[in-house]
Amino acid sequence: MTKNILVLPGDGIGTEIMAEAVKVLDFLNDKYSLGLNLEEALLGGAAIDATGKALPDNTFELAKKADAILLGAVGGPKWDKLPPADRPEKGGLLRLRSELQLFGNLRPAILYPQLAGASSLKPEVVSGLDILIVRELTGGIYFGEPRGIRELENGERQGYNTYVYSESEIRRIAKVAFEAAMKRGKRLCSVDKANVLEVTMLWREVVQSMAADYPEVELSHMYVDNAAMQLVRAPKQFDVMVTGNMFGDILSDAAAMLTGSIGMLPSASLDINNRGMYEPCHGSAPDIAGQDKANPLATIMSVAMMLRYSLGLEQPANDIDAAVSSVLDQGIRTGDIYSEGCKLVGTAGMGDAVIAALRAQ
Ligand SMILES: NC(=O)C1=CN([C@@H]2O[C@H](COP(=O)(O)OP(=O)(O)OC[C@H]3O[C@@H](n4cnc5c(N)ncnc54)[C@H](O)[C@@H]3O)[C@@H](O)[C@H]2O)C=CC1
Ligand SMILES: CC(C)CC(=O)C(=O)O
Ligand SMILES: [Mg+2]
Repeated sequence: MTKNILVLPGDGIGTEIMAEAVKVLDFLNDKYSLGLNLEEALLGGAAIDATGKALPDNTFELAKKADAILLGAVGGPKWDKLPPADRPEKGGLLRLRSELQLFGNLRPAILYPQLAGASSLKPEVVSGLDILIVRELTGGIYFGEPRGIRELENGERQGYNTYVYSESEIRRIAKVAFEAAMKRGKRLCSVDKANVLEVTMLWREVVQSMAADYPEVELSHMYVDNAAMQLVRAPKQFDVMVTGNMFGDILSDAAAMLTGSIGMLPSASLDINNRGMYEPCHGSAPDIAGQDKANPLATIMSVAMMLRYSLGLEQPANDIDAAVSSVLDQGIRTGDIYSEGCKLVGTAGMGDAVIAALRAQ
């Protein structure tokens, strides 16, 4: 049966990395006759330029109907002066995540052994690293009301956002995390700021109340400031981490560097039925856009997550994992993960190397 995949390249390096991810998906679609129907649409700044809206109606309709969505990245300086709700990030990406109820964001930070030297930490601190960050994606301070910038009586402007989580939102994401922990190392660390913020006092209470349903999982709690420190001090102490939207956003970028580069971190954003959107954890990287420098591996690995989680296609997903490993074995590197003696390639060169490794399987 045909499955519809919506491809949203977005802005900046989004278009470059997506071209490589689509090459990989097209190859596997042909090889295994997967019956995937790929359709491309506009999101973010590119959509604003073409239609005036960061999430055009046509894109939204296609997104609702798609079996899975592949996204590059959105945003860039060109659109930074627009009102917040119209910008590529809020008006495009966050709105899409929210409308599709993609609350469960899985961000695996896995160090490929070949990249131990590319990590900013010593090889012995990171070797064998395999963490799953489970980030709540449709609530918390990124969505809380009221929010805005208001004028005070003294004429000074004041910016404000609201950090809210309801019990059901916390329970929903905690269940994803407990279940992920059951399939992995059975250790779950919930990250909050429950020494200060009432919203995360409730978060901690609700997560703790669910522990009895998962007696095999060893649950711990950690304040976010300590968690950031522990991630760079001794990251292998973590198996699964669960946290809210903003803390997860920040901690996953930090975890990315442990794996060598933000260009190595894929992600899945899932709804309650595992329908999902798949994207690298990084942004549109305006500083390197259009220069054939971006690492497409996070996006290519997001394709593997899509095949596995939303389409149940384990073999082609395994093929991608093996091809990425083979490319790294061959010493092929983009600039962000380059070390001496390796072969430096650009975005397209890395995509071609993955295709060559797939062909060689
Ligand atoms: N999911 C999304 O669409 C996201 C969008 N953004 C947007 O992206 C724009 C830039 O944001 P930044 O804070 O600079 O974050 P960023 O993740 O785009 O870039 C941070 C740094 O990492 C590097 N980098 C990122 N991806 C890379 C890759 N694949 N290969 C090699 N190097 C890579 C960049 O060159 C830059 O030096 C902003 O407009 C921001 O709002 C940021 C994060 C996520
Ligand atoms: C627009 C941002 C909230 C996206 C981001 O930084 C992320 O999801 O990691
Ligand atoms: Mg982020």
